[in-house]
Amino acid sequence: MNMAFTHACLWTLLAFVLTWTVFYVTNRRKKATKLADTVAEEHKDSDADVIIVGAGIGGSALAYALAKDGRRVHVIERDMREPERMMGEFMQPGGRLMLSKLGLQDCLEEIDAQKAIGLAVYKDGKEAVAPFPVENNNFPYEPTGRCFYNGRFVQRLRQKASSLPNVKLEEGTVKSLIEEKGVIKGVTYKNKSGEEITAFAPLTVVCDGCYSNLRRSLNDNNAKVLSYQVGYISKNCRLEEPEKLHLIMAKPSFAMLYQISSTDVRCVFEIFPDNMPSISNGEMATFVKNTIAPQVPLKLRKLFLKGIDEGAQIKTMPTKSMGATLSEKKGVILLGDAFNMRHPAVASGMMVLLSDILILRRLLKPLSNLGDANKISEIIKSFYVIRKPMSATVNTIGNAFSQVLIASTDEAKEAMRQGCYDYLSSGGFHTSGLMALLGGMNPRPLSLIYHLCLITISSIRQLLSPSPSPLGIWQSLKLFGLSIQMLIPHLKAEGFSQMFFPTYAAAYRKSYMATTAL
Ligand SMILES: Cc1cc2nc3c(=O)[nH]c(=O)nc-3n(C[C@H](O)[C@H](O)[C@H](O)COP(=O)(O)OP(=O)(O)OC[C@H]3O[C@@H](n4cnc5c(N)ncnc54)[C@H](O)[C@@H]3O)c2cc1C
Repeated sequence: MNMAFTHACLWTLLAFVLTWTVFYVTNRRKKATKLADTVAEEHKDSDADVIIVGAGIGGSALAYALAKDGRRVHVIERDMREPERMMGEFMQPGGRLMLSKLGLQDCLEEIDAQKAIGLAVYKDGKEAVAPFPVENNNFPYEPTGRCFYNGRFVQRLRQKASSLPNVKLEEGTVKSLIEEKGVIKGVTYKNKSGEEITAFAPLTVVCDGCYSNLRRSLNDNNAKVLSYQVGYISKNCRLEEPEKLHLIMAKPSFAMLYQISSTDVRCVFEIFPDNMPSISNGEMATFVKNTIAPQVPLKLRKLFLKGIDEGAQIKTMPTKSMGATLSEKKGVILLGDAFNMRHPAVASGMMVLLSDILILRRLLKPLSNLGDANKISEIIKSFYVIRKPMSATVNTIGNAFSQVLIASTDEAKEAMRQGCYDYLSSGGFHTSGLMALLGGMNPRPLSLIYHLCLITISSIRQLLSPSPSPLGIWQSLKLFGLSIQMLIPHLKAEGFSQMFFPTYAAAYRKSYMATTAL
């Protein structure tokens, strides 16, 4: 009797567990199907697979790349007029390679862009030439850069993107992102007629530039203002050597001249916030004439002063630095200056951005739809690692180079500055190695460390020659400390392992820089 009762209880329990399991599994499946239906329904309702905020360099290039892969892209740009700004005027050879891989190389045509074969560097009355290496077997593209009016290039990119039928490029200002339970579902924007509109898409890309308002709702990353670039254009003139960017190691920092079109020359220099003459009351023009111009070599000075003498408009732009940080939010990607910035002394922001677009495009390509927010989050994490060889190399060199260019009364710092000039002017392997790094032709973090170490060693050798004195030894130790200070915090921020694992750099080159890739 007892046995029979126990059996009955066990069977009842088993039947209960089985029934509950079947009920639970069926219910979960129903819920999942319902959720998938809702997501599909929501995305069916949206006209686009991707919303891109901002049709600057990044937004326009990304729209073209994704639309070429069959995505329906809605780009919202607050001002469709040709931008008139003093940034993004030089495309490195590496950036031109990226453009060609995206099928956008013709955007550098018909804008009167000027070919650049390298740098002419001036310091204390001396001049050195540092060309981009011509014989670099690893770089599968013509090793020259291009200088141009940024606005003309942006308009070409916008035209190219909107020439595709699946790109809707609309004028409007995005006010906010629409978020539900940590997932970005779309944006609210004001169109040209002032109507407030909501637009939905499975993926939103925020590419609203260095003054990004939307970044704040995605992460708490803050840009640090490092200095200001002050510039103007000398019109109707040509440099004696228009195919070189002329870099002057001056005080308080560097000055530059380059042929921005066949008839115009950009003149620009760096200045710091504690010493900013006012533009409006004419102090800046006087500062250019009395302080910067006398440091410009005679052969360039007339052109440098031409713009000022003719009353050219003087502009200032803050130079900023901001490490890349991932957002916790799903369904959204930050890109371009809204995501990552470095000092523009190395003129490489557009190159890093185009490289990022190539990587993202490749990672997103296999997805039949972009509605799986978890999958997109995984892709963003891979993107963050794959981009490192290019982004971390450029960010680190940008940081180091900008600090080296600042004049100082400190002997150790000045020795480093001289060491950098000597290294660039020494010719051969030193010059070509450093120029390949600056030009994005060899984005290898190890190569960057190698060259920075050599610059430090040769600067120390100078401090210790002809024979080591106690002061020389002390300055050398200081210089060594300076280079560590310049590098380590930056390398730490970029991530040692991601930067220096040799296979990452090799994989990057193979996938994104080889002749046959993509
Ligand atoms: C002084 C300076 C000089 C530089 N020089 C160089 C150089 O020579 N070479 C180089 O490679 N890089 C250079 N850079 C960096 C380069 O310019 C940037 O990396 C690049 O322009 C970033 O592109 P982006 O698409 O992120 O932003 P942008 O090209 O600025 O595009 C952002 C777009 O978003 C739009 N937008 C903003 N907010 C909204 C909104 N709410 N709704 C809708 N649209 C919006 C804007 O109107 C704009 O069109 C320089 C930077 C500075 C500061």
